[in-house]
Amino acid sequence: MPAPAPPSSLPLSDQMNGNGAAQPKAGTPEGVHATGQPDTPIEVITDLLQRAMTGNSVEEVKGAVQKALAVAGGLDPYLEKVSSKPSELINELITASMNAPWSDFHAQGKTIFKQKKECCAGSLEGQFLRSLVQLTHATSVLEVGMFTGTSTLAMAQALPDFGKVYALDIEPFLKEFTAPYFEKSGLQNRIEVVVGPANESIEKLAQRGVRFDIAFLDADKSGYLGYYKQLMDNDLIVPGGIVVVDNSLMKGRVYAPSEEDEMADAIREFNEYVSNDPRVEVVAIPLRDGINIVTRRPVKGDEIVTGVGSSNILQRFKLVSKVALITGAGQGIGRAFAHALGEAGAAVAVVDINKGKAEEVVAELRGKGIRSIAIQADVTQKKDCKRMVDETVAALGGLHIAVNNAGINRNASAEETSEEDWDATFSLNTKGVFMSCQAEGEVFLAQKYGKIINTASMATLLVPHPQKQIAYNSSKAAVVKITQTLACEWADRGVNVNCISPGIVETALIMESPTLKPLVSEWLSQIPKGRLASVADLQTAIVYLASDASNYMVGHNLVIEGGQSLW
Ligand SMILES: C[S@@+](CC[C@H](N)C(=O)[O-])C[C@H]1O[C@@H](n2cnc3c(N)ncnc32)[C@H](O)[C@@H]1O
Repeated sequence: MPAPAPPSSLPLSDQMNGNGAAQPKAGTPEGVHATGQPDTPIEVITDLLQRAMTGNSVEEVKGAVQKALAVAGGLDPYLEKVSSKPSELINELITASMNAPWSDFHAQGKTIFKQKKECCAGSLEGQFLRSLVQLTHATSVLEVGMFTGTSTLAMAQALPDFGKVYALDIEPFLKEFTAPYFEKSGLQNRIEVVVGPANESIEKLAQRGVRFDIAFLDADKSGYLGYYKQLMDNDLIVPGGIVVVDNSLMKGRVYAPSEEDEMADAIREFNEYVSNDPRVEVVAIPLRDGINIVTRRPVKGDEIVTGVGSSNILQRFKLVSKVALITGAGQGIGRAFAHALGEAGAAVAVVDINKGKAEEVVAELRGKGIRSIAIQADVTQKKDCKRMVDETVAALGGLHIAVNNAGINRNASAEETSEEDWDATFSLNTKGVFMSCQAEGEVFLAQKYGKIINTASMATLLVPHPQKQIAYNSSKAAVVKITQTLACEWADRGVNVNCISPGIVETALIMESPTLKPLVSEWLSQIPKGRLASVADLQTAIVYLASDASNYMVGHNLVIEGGQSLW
């Protein structure tokens, strides 16, 4: 790859105008904004240095250089100051990396190469990588070149529990060095250190079927192109995944070479290759020693190729700018639904007969940045059903999703079920659901858009036993018929009505009940999955039913019961 043209051989002062001021576009030296006004710290430094070169007195030159020094020298400390700080453990690891006797380690044969403390990316870059993991919702990260693992830890912190950073390094000693820190972090299950030449380690991981949301290239610079091709040509980066390239500026030597420089040549060749790779888009960011972010270019084709409306499959589940209302959301399943819909982007009205409980859930949601309000409502009362809808629309600006989840279960055998139990159960589980649907339907039909999800039960498919609950079973069976009937009446008017039927959910109601808790072992023997449902098991289903991903689903009873209804 040819090196860029060397800087002009004219004396610097001859390349500028007489008074040293930045010139308009045609004569603007590189680094000065087209308006002629320096616009970024680097442009300001360039401008000041140009002034210094043409200064008429020592004071003038010194003054310009001092200002340039202040802008240049203050940049990284300021970026660190206003960025989030690393954890104490990462700080400890950075200090250990800085103070370790790397030359001695090499002399003692502990390391293959003479490692340098400067290899450690540091806290700002660690925070950048951590933010990338968060932004991309990555679950699988490749780090090519781990060194002392500060970036490894920063990225692991942002992963979910089942996520993994595969940290590659050629030095077996570095695995030993990092081990106590990874252990102390409690995140060792999210980190797999693979020792060996990176190309071989990538191959081994690929053979195991491992793929990456993020690949961070930070090992030998001459190897970058090989690693990049290995990852891209073998589809080891998942759709929507990114390649992050460290040291893409190589201390400025990629564009301002001064001498023979293999590393800068390698990075320059790499940057050229990637910026001309038709498969990808790349942005070069002058953070620290330069970080490039490489993403795949969108493809052309029909909606199956491009994704419906150019959205990827996961974007189709997003609920951003939607408003959801959930009844019985003060605890248990309803609370889990509120979090699920909020995390998917919806604003949430938490409706419960108990205002205090609704407010507690709202506090949790707001802690996560989810716009939400608490509404007290008794959905056995028609006026409350109307009011909860009106209050939601007034406070949150609309209504698009309604989950009618409030319900009760009074266990009693058929012969012992009182009229009062029967009426109370039907009043809430059946009439309450219907009246809620009616109130919500008024808004939905008018705007020709809405998603209603009613909570039914596995009891609509079988008679749960040994517990006796005739009123509950019957009331929930009616919920399915209400759902199917409304679904058919409203399907061609933009409103989808479906229901969800959980199996036996492990809630405090069961686990703290002296009559129900003893039944758990018998229930477990009836469930192919071998465990009760958790409220979290239901969360993804509610997002599917609430989103446009389920637009063609009409009057469906989505059963989530670990297989219990099949046995
Ligand atoms: C710049 S340091 C990595 C810094 C680290 N990513 C961080 O954020 O602190 C480069 C590391 O790459 C490792 N390395 C160099 N050549 C390698 C190769 N061929 N395969 C695997 N690792 C290599 C070195 O041992 C060194 O630890």
